[in-house]
Amino acid sequence: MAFFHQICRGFSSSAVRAVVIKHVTIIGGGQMGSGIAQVAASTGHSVTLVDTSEDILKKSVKTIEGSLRRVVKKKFADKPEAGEEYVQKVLKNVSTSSDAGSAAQGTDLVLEAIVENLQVKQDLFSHLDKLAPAHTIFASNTSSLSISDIASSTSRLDRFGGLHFFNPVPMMKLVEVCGTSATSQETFDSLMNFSKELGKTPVSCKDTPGFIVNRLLVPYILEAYHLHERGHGSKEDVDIAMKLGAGYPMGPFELSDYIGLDTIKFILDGWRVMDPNNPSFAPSELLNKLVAEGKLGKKTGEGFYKYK
Ligand SMILES: CC(=O)CC(=O)SCCNC(=O)CCNC(=O)[C@H](O)C(C)(C)COP(=O)(O)OP(=O)(O)OC[C@H]1O[C@@H](n2cnc3c(N)ncnc32)[C@H](O)[C@@H]1OP(=O)(O)O
Ligand SMILES: NC(=O)C1=CN([C@@H]2O[C@H](COP(=O)(O)OP(=O)(O)OC[C@H]3O[C@@H](n4cnc5c(N)ncnc54)[C@H](O)[C@@H]3O)[C@@H](O)[C@H]2O)C=CC1
Repeated sequence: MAFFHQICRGFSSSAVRAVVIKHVTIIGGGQMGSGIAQVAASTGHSVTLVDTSEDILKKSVKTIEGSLRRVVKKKFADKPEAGEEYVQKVLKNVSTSSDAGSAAQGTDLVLEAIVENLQVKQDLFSHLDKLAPAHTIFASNTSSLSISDIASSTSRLDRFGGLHFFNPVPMMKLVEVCGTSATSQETFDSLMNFSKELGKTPVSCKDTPGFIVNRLLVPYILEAYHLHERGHGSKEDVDIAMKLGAGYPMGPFELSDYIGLDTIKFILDGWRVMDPNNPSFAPSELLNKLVAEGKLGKKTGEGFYKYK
């Protein structure tokens, strides 16, 4: 198996030795970045969480604290004091910064979870590539973009991979680990080991749109929008049907609000440019309207449903 990866990925002369990831810099303190920071800090990693402003970062830390309290309510049900101690201990592992460049300077892994836009991700990594130490691995949590395209903005193609988590990160056990044709075996192994250290189950993916889960999940979600737009089922009935008839924990409209409608639109718009005639990526007027109105789902208080 190891030999197979070596053939597939090749080795560049700048290949590094497998990195033991102790310090992680996470760029983007939204839903995903704060969840990943929480899990990394809970498993003993030292984390720097970066976003564009101190106000956003304060909100991110509040989210982490709230989520940790949900975890300890169950984990320490009979020992609330030990639970509180645990929350404070984990929070001590998280520091914040609004300066990505300085945060990248003493870190083993830079993982981005910012907006799903290729140019913005490339600009970020191109900037950090000049500042991060040589051994630092770069990874993207992208839902739909090509890891090779993002990595092309840097000079560390062998130390670049995909590390795709699922929402809500503290609950979802899967991580998709993606190596490109240029990712070194050492980098791939480091990302697999890191995922396991976080208590997740990693699977290996090719650098193809949506990796495994989203390539299957997003067309299913879009099919639900089209079914509803044709007048063949209310949102509520579609959601109930898929929960009770197919055993899904959330129906497609609830799940869309949970993921974020802007993220789903970014994914579909990007894939349509790549493959314009594929009916699996056909536009949804309803989705476009909600996004244009700023109704992005749970995070804005309204999407397909209202949360206020
Ligand atoms: C877009 C992409 O690129 C990829 C993606 O992420 S696709 C999306 C993948 N995610 C999914 O498919 C999620 C599907 N939904 C689910 O699995 C479940 O509904 C769920 C895990 C989110 C919630 O579980 P649930 O039993 O339905 O509801 P809920 O009662 O809210 O939660 C149960 C418990 O889970 C835990 N929990 C849920 N969310 C949590 C969070 N964010 N942090 C900590 N604990 C949490 C808590 O212990 C919670 O109990 P309390 O409410 O008492 O605190
Ligand atoms: N929402 C989901 O269910 C999932 C999303 N993803 C991917 O993770 C990434 C983030 O998604 P979410 O957390 O949902 O988005 P979000 O909108 O909740 O958070 C994004 C955060 O990034 C910050 N940001 C934007 N540009 C930045 C920059 N240049 N530097 C620093 N911070 C910046 C924003 O201020 C915001 O706080 C996207 O690529 C998305 O496709 C992956 C798995 C699941």
